[in-house]
Amino acid sequence: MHDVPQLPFDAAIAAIKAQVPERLQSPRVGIVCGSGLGGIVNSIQDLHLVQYNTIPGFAESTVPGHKSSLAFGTMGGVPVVAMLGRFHPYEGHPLRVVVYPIRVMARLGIANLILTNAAGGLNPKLAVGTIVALHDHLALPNMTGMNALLGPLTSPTHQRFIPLSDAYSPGLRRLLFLGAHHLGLDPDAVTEGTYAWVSGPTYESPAEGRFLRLVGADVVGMSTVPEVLAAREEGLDVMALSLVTNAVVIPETYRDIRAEVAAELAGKPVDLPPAQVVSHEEVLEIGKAKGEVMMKLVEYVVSAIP
Ligand SMILES: O=P(O)(O)O[C@@H]1C[C@H](O)[C@@H](CO)O1
Ligand SMILES: Nc1nc2[nH]cnc2c(=O)[nH]1
Repeated sequence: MHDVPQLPFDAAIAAIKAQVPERLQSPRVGIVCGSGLGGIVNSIQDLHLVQYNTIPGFAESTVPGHKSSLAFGTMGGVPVVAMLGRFHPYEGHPLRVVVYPIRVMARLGIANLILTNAAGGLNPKLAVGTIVALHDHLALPNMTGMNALLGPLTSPTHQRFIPLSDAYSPGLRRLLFLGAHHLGLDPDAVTEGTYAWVSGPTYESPAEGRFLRLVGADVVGMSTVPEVLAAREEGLDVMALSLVTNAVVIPETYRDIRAEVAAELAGKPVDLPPAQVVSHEEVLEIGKAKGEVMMKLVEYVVSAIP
C-alpha cells in the first residue's frame, strides 16, 4: 500500500508498535468514541493507552469530552483499537488530519470501523437517549467543497470515485439489532436514520434545523462523515451510531415581539415562552448517562463480527 503524500504513516505505526505488546498490535476492529462516549473504553480488557502526542502526524483533540489517546486491548477476546477523542474540522484541523487516524488504524489491519457520535435529534420521533444506526448521510459540506477525499489520490492503488450508496454496512447493522434484542433493550431504544453533517461549531439556527429536517435528515452532528469517507476509501466495513443528546429546536412559529409590545402597551399580560438552547455540557451529560447502552451494543457487535 502506498502512503498519502506528506503523512508519516511508517513513523506512526513504528511509534505505536513500540508502545503496544505484540499480541495487540494488529486489531481487527477500530472504534471512535464520540463526545461523552469515552466510557466505551471501560469494556476494553488488557488495556494499553498510546497518547496522540507520541504518534507522528496525530493532532490533539481540543474538545471537552475527548481525550487524546488510542486505546489498544481486547473486547470479548477480539483485539481492538479505540480512539478516545477525535478531530473535528471546526477545531481548525485540516480534513486530511481529521481522517489520518482512520488511515493509520486501517494500516494496523482493522477491517471494521465502528464510529460513535453525539447528535441533535431533528426527527421528532427520536427521544433523547435513542441510539440511531446511520443508514445514510446528508453532507452539505461534501457537496460544496469540503469533501475529505478532495486532493491528490491517496495512493495509485486507491479508487478515485468512491460510491456511498453502500457506505453503512447492512451486516454490521444486523448484528447491532441482534445485540439490542439479546440485551433486552426497548424496541424504540435503537433505530436507523440519516445523519446530517454540518461543520459546526455553532448549533443549528431554527431555520437550519427546519431545512435539514425537510430534506430528510433525522439527526445532525459535526463529525463522522469525513471518517466514513476515508474508511470506505481504505476498504473498511463501517457502522456509525449516533446518540441523540438533545432535540434540535424547530419552532413552527417565532416569538411575535411586535404583538408582545402591543400587548404590553395595552396593559395586557404577556406569556413568555421558555428559552430552549442546547449546550455542549448537556451533550456530555446525556453521553455519560446513556453511554453504557452504547458501550454494551458496541461490545456485542465486536464480539459477533464473523
Ligand atoms: O465528536 P462528536 O460528533 O460526538 O461531538 C458532537 C458534535 C460536536 O463536536 C459536539 C457538540 O456538542 O458534540
Ligand atoms: N450540529 C449539532 N451537533 C450536535 N452534537 C450534539 N448535539 C448537536 C446538535 O444539536 N447539533
